[in-house]
Amino acid sequence: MTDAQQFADSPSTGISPEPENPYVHDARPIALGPAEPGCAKRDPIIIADGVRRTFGALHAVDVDHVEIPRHKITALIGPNGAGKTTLFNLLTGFDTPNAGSWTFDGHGLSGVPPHRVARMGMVRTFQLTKVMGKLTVIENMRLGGKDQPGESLWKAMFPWLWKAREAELTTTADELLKKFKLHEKREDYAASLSGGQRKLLEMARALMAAPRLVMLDEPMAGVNPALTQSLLDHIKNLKATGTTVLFVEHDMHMVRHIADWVIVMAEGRVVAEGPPQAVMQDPAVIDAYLGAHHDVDLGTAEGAAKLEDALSEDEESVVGTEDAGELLTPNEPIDPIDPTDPTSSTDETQGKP
Ligand SMILES: Nc1ncnc2c1ncn2[C@@H]1O[C@H](COP(=O)(O)OP(=O)(O)OP(=O)(O)O)[C@@H](O)[C@H]1O
Repeated sequence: MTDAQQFADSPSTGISPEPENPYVHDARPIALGPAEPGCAKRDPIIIADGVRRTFGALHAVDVDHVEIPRHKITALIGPNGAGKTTLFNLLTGFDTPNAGSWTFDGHGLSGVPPHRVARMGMVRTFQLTKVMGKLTVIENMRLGGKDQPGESLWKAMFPWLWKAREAELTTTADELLKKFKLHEKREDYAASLSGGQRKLLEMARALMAAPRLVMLDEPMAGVNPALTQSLLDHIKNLKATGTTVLFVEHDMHMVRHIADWVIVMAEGRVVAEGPPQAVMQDPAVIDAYLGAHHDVDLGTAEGAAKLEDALSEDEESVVGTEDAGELLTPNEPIDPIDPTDPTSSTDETQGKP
């Protein structure tokens, strides 16, 4: 039984099983044919063709064809510099490709600016969180909503035009803050949150727009283990409510446990695709992604743990060493961790030089 099934199967009463969640219990194949780079999906939400981005002579992204399956959790993995973040930037309009086209839910997105991409239902978070430190948590949340009043100077002049919308946004924001256990921080400045809490805030803010696709760039980087389970649960809940998730992550534990599908990039290209267990045993992946550590079997928990140990000793390592999410300068104080409070966290990376 997969983790996702376990999550959905656990009955809340213990008396009668809850009805099957169609998003969680969909056992139909994701790909139409064999799992191979660029393979067609049964129900793709994103289809990208010939997407290329060069920086000087460097081909940062060189993707012939890739499809992201709808209602699934897809992990985009690969070594440092593989082009994962650049591909995120291109798909969401934060960067412009040299060539290529892509669609989201059948709508062409080439040349569409990021704010319009978000309005269309495709939102993202960043490797380094982009919350507004000088705004409070609730103000940050309201900024994530569609049609938020501050967007129009004209509307701002007539309070009756925006007060009702602001109240609606505040209600939605409060509900999300409760779910993400950030409600007590509602009036705090975002700058005062720990790195892990900022990641939660960024994810909660992304949900203000009621997206159909959420793209998370390294959601686990710099997050204290006390918050890890909470983040994983939020991601699984997204899928259970029919939201598609695409995430970039180096944390193999997360990839193995929550991804339905894994896409592997190396040197700008898609080099493998498939279900997590199969992909992590694929020699092409082991070779491209793991280099010298190809003696470990990533399909097992022991193999993944061994790999992470090996890579923690390796200056060239790609797993579990990201400083992304490091949000404090070395001299800033580190909050004590309250083990009973899942939101009370400091980042593993905090305080590092
Ligand atoms: N603005 C830029 N200018 C020049 N080179 C860039 C720029 N952005 C990215 N690159 C280069 O493009 C390549 C792909 O970078 P990218 O950040 O997309 O990789 P990644 O797979 O996300 O890596 P990581 O896992 O380290 O975040 C890298 O070699 C990087 O140095």
